[in-house]
Amino acid sequence: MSQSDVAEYNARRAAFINDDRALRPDYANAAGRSAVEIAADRVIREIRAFEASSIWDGEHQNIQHPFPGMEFLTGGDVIIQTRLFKILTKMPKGALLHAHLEASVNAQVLLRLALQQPAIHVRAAKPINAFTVASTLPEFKALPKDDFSDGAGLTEPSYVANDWVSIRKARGTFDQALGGPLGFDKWVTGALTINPNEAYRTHNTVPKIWKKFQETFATSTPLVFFAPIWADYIREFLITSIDDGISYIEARVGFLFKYMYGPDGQENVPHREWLIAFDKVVNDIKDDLKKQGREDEFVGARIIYCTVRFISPEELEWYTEDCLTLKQEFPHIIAGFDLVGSEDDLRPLVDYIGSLLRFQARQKELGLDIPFMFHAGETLGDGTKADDNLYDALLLGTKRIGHGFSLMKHPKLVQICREKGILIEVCPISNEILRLTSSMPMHPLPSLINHGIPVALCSDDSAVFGNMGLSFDFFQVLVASEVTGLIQLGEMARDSIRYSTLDEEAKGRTMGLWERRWDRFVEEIGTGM
Ligand SMILES: O=c1[nH]cnc2c1ncn2[C@@H]1O[C@H](CO)[C@@H](O)[C@H]1O
Repeated sequence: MSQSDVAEYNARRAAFINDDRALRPDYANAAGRSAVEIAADRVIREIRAFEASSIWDGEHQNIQHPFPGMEFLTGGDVIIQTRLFKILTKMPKGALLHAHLEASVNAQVLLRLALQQPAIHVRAAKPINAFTVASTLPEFKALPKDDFSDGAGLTEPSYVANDWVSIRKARGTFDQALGGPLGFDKWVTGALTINPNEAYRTHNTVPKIWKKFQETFATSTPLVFFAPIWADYIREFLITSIDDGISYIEARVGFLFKYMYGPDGQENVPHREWLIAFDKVVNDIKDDLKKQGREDEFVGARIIYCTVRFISPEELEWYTEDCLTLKQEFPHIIAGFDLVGSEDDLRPLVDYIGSLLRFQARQKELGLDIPFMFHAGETLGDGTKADDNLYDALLLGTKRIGHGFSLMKHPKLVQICREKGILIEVCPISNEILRLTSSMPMHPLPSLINHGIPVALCSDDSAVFGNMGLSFDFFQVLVASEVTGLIQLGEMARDSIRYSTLDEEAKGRTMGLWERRWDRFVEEIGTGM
């Protein structure tokens, strides 16, 4: 073959690759790219390549076969040693669009908040000892003052199964043989989180890990939905997020229980009070940031109203009416509506069509707009009820899709999402820990990006998975593809703002603030951050 034949082939090859990549947001928007941004992207690629061999190919204690994008619960200790991760912690992330509020605060921190509350009590279905500690869950509850109880500790010989003990007493008396108070902390935080042994060995399938996942909510719910903890909890979540470079949040909140526990230990705090507390925390944080000259870092937080897919269609009507009432009183807080829970196990969206259509008609009647933001296709299924939820989510006009893990199996739906601009809230670490993918290189995210579908990266349940903020999710995505670079991460951050429910004015302002932070960030990378 002549040299010109090879040169001609190579030119066709380059054009071919370019055509393929042209759909990606990082290519499609190339015109507006600054030289500084392009240089920073190159620096990040160099660091990534260097660390792929210097760190990920190296030996690590207790970590067999490390690789970039490996299982998060095993690889986390390596991730935090990388320069790439340190850089990503400083990245302005844009908006966090998919996070379950009640699973968003580090387990140790939640435990600390609970220990400050004399009303919080704990019990166990069996006395706790070396044989039962691993398989018995703590159950928490806020009690009224008259019922406060300081009887035998959970590990003491006289403990009677299912007797309530104040949390402080339970911790203080926890058997030294089980680690004493620190052993208590370990027991509780173990019940609030998923550990690598569970995710990758004992519960290494979607149904098995969901069982453990549900248990974490059973343990945390009585603590989080206790009014004296609620406000502090929200505050912790927002501060951690802001410190990680997140400037706006649409948090999913479960309104399944009609009341949370009040300071008097009675279940008597209605939904509107939850929102009043949420609003106050958001405003307090904004005031604090302003005093520190940091007001540009945070524009606010709103709530996506959620209930769970095990309720009946009739029960759903109570929740949709409740959501309408809350939207009327707090239009600035209610951002959307969703139904949560395991799609593989629970009712499909199609079961609720009557109630959901009625909800839309009622919004019209009342002049309200509460977009659907449905979880759909969070499954390995192909043609199962969970996979079919994608059809209903789109037919119902969902504004965004939570997870959409199975979306790529549906060419028509891919086309609709691209053409109509329906963003997929992709939760990479959640999908891996909940066993939809064994590691990031197997995740469909690059397919979504390559097909030009808008995507925002999200943390989902950071308290359970340990992926606080968004830096870990951005990291996993960045190291698992040769094509995806810093510029694409920036595009996902832009999309998170673009597809938020902020009104046009607020969106423009938020985007402007983000672009300024992004300019500073890419400049710092270029000058060797
Ligand atoms: O990734 C998820 N998919 C579906 N449901 C979820 C996910 N993460 C949390 N929840 C559900 O949300 C409720 C707490 O708000 C819990 O019921 C939990 O099962």
